[in-house]
Amino acid sequence: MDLRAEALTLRYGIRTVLEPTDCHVPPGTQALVLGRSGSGKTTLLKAFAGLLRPSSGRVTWDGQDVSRLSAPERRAQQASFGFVFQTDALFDSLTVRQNVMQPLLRRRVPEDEARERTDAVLRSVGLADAADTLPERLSGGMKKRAGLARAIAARPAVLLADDPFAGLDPGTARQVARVLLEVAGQGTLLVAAPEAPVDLPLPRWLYLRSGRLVHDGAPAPQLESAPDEALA
Ligand SMILES: Nc1ncnc2c1ncn2[C@@H]1O[C@H](COP(=O)(O)OP(=O)(O)OP(=O)(O)O)[C@@H](O)[C@H]1O
Repeated sequence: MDLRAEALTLRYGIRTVLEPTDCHVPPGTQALVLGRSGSGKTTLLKAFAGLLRPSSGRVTWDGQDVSRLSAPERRAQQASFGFVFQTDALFDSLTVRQNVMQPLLRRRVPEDEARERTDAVLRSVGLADAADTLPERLSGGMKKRAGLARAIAARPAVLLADDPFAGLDPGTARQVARVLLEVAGQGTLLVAAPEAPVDLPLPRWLYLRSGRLVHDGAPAPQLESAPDEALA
């Protein structure tokens, strides 16, 4: 899917959390969305996924203005997105396998195939042994990987991962990075993080500073050490 933000602005009350932003994310893009806490990374990802309504400007999916789609049209198109949220969005009453299978069954994937795909994805994130476990028994890192498995099992055309490395030990972070890269081979990947993750060297950086997209291009490590005023 081709994503575009055109003069996209997000406000909460009188507070502007995303200044007018133009950004084109063609299919197959692999990019990091970087910036300090509160700089607007989650806001930008959610707006791209049609989860937040722009205060002004617009987001387009394959050229269609998302705000002009009917609710059923928008939901149908949102099936192309996988979202790994910062806080895990697992259902407590379902096992890990059931959690991962559920979006597949909702998409009418036959049960046998859904189970096969689920078990393959759980193996790839290192959770094969936890398939029958309830989320409350998982560690934070395992929950994160289960959330990732749930997002990628449906093979989304666009995978949006919000700070997927937060709270992970280096080994688990490497494993999550490897899975994200594998998945990205087939589609668009946008990964938000407070600093560039060493294990995920993506070719494009979108760098946000206080709600402003101050850099959209090749990796620019100098941004991470630049004081705020140098970029204002
Ligand atoms: N529902 C809301 N109501 C009011 N302000 C909000 C809301 N959601 C986010 N914000 C504000 O918008 C700004 C950007 O938030 P956002 O979550 O996009 O930042 P972020 O870069 O993802 O931060 P972090 O790395 O801490 O997750 C923050 O100042 C936040 O307080």
